[in-house]
Amino acid sequence: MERPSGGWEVTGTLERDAPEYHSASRELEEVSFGAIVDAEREPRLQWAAPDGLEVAGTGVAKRFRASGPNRFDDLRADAGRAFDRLEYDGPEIARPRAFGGVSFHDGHEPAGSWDGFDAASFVIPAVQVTRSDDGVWLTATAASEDDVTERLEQAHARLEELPAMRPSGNSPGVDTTTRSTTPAEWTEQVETALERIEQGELTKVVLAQSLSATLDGAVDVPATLERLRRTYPNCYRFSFAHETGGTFFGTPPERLVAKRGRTVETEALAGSVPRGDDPESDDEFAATLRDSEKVGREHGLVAEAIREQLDPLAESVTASERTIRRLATIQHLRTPITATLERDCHVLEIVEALHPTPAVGGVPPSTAWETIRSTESFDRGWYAAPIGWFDGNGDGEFAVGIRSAIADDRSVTLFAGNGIVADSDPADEWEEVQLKFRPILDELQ
Ligand SMILES: C=C(O[C@@H]1C=C(C(=O)O)C=C[C@H]1O)C(=O)O
Repeated sequence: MERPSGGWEVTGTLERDAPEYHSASRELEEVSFGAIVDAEREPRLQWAAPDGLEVAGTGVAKRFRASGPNRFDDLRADAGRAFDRLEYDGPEIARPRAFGGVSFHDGHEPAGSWDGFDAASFVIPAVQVTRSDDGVWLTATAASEDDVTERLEQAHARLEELPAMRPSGNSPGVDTTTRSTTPAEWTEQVETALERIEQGELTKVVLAQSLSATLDGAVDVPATLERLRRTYPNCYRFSFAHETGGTFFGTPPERLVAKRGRTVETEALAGSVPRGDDPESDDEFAATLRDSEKVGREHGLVAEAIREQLDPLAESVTASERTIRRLATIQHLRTPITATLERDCHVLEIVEALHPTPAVGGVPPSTAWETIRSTESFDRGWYAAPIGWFDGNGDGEFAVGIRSAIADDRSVTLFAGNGIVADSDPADEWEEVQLKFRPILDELQ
């Protein structure tokens, strides 16, 4: 049997290889992705990477769910079977992809505000709209070619009615806020972590907080993401709304991995200072990032762990020079890291190898997780976990789900954390965490 690029050629004797899913694309006029998400029913999602790929997806052609310690293997096996039986007719850029994420920890239970968010959950959308430099494309995926044709036509007719631009709206306004952690509790938590560090059990742990806001009006997630695009243009943007539960959304500055063939791009992003009020103070803050021994050590731990995790899979791993990543309200120390894989593997293998990096977990990972679990008073759910997409070739891209929140009508819970190492000062760490609430909080109030 031959497998020409773009699809299967099925012979009579190999029926088990008959396509189970069909997918096709057609070009679209410009359409507002926020309007698509607004008009369609759950599940619905948005994904945008800083380099320009932007996707809106709705409905389910195929869903993959997994939990427990084998969640990545199970996902890979399931997705492999589905994509092997998927026949696609269309340009590469608009190919069907599976979008979703995993929880921070594999033992996660989808309950409370995380209702609907499994320990791993990905969807090949029934309707996927892709925007890149190559234009806007509508892709439909279904069980038969006839269903695809019908789905394409119906979706095209619906989308044609939608505007090319959607107002990005106003902030809903914040009525009340409730914190998971008071300043006094935070100080105690950081001091407990520092004791463990002093005793040599732990080198670094990222402790986080949540902040729940009750709003004056309902939150419009697509409009909020659109406003965030303007303030944080070089960040990822995502939102996921399943059939039950709220919408998880965010604007992470941090790439976990982008993989194409044997090329892997990742980064260490750790170490945070505010933006200054003027260019001089801005540069002074940046200089403390570069010069602080504590930040350097903390950052080095992250870069080193990433290198070690990639080593077994890679022919070569290269870390570039440290740079400063300047965002509207915060600056980070960043080390870009690239690797060439020994053999082409699935992006989920790399996600599994990397997550959680010590930028969101700690060193050593198991003691860090145990410290997080015994310290934090809220459920991390999908916060700080891999969020992104993969395709039938096992290529894909994942962000780290930080600068994120879970929204439900008039209430939004935001998450933010910071790395604790020897010499950390609880009050300084508190301030840095507050900076990380700002991207979303500023858009709500
Ligand atoms: C944990 C977060 O951010 C991470 C922690 C950082 C730090 O400790 O300096 C910096 C960037 C992120 O890797 C967050 O935003 O919630």
